[in-house]
Amino acid sequence: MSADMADVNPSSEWKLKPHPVLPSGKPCVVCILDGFGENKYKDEYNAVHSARTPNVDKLRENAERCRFVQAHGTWVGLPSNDDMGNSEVGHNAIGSGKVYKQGASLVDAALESGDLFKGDGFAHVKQAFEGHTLHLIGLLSNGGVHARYEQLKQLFQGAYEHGAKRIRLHILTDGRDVPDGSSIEFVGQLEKDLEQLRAKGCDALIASGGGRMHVTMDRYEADWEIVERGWKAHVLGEAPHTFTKALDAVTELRKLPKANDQYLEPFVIVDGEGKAVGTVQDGDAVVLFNYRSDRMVEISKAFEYENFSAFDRVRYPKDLKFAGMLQYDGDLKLPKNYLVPPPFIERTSGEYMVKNGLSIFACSETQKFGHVTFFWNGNRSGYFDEKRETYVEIPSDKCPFNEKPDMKTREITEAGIAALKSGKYDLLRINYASPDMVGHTGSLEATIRACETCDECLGELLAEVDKLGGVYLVCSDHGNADDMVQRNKKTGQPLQDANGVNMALTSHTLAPVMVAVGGAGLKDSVKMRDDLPEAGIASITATFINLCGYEAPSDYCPTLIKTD
Ligand SMILES: O=C(O)[C@H](O)COP(=O)(O)O
Ligand SMILES: [Mn+2]
Ligand SMILES: [Mn+2]
Repeated sequence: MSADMADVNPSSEWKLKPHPVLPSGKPCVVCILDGFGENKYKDEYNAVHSARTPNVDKLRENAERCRFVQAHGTWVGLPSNDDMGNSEVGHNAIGSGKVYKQGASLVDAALESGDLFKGDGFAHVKQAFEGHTLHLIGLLSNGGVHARYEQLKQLFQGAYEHGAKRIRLHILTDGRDVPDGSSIEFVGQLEKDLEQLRAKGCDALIASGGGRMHVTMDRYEADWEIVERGWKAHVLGEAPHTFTKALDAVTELRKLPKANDQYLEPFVIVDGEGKAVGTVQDGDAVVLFNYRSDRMVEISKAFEYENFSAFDRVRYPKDLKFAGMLQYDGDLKLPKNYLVPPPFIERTSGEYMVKNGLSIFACSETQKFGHVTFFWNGNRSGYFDEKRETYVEIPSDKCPFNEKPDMKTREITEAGIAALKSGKYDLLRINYASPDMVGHTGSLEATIRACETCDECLGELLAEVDKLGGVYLVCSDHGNADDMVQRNKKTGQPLQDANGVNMALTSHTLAPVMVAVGGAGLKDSVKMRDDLPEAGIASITATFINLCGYEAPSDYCPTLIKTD
């Protein structure tokens, strides 16, 4: 039992009703195996299936206490069921217990209605259209996790129609949410679409770029040098490689040893005299066109804050008209100006629990720390109540994760077990990042190792829960490790490149994910309900609130368990 709960008296709107059957006061662990889906392809290319996972297998075999729920598309607020889930929308859903229309859907709607070009954010950047340049920076991809090409196209066409005369694109190649090598196709398409704009008299060019994991799109301050490389290329026009054409840049840079879209070297596009065609100057407008926040926060700080010390910006353009596609941090109000309002996520499970006197422990390593805190709490940084909450970040490695596939799974487990033993917490949420982060490297062997280490650590964690008479819920937020190869959609057979080598899949999958409950402290009568065939991950919230001994708020998605 945590700190005395008698000293809290939440107002009626926040009061959680005690569960009629399940007691409170037992430590409850929610463990998220990030990117650990249950894929229909159960073959050697499914790392979850191929890995030795005796602990997960034991959970999976107990059909009365283990089921699968959807973690993609409309189940997590994305436009269509062809959209992969991801950690941001997944942890929003699991933390809030509800499905909110997410960035991708909000931007689609704002473009569809034209509201995007009528809002205050666009009016802010429009001030630069006379006599200055509009710079658009973001992920060039149709992966739909951080950005979508169709939206970018409508953005720069709309900007031209609303008066932009000079537009510069600073593109980050993907190869993570979409197949490696697809950058060639996206750059080719972008060049065609900009050519049409130039034919109408708009001076529109690609000005710089680089691979998303090497240039600009760092998150959780894992490696500011990634952002610095982006600043140099996009703002200062400085990079190790210069080209006169973006297609040449991507084609040639992909020929470098070990090159791929995710980690492509930074480049700057120059004119015939070798002068950068699109540096950011005083009075220019800069718009970040990614809608997802985690990998836009650091570059946003570099553009937004006069006082900034994460790296030497060398030159900070004056009178910049800066905006994000969305506001990327609601607490920091960062950026101040944005084109589309973010989802307003309120009354999340964390806020309910601390208001009802429960104590919370949240832990992951850097790469997923923001997911078990910021995204879990509805895109809010900081604590709801620092007396009742403890957030622990284990610093992630900076090397490619396939080189050290255990990542910090063991260290996270140690921290979780220590927190459990302290007896201070009612709810402990822990995210094992490696199935997802190693899955994104495309290395099947490394991802199998990541899954095996997660399983070993999960066994230790759950054994501690049992020792303490506690309860647990094991789940995931979306698929990734469950499919490590690109497949023929009809036959399911691996697709091969020109050399007959299987083409790795680095992205998430559409697979459902497991939800398993248990623990020495869980009443025998608790079973999975069998009347919710279409449940999604947003039902995990009510489920763990029940395990903590409370009824969930009435408007949360329904619990997955029954206690007859
Ligand atoms: O940002 C990334 O790493 C990927 O695009 C999405 O992965 P995540 O949603 O698991 O973070
Ligand atoms: Mn994830
Ligand atoms: Mn991922």
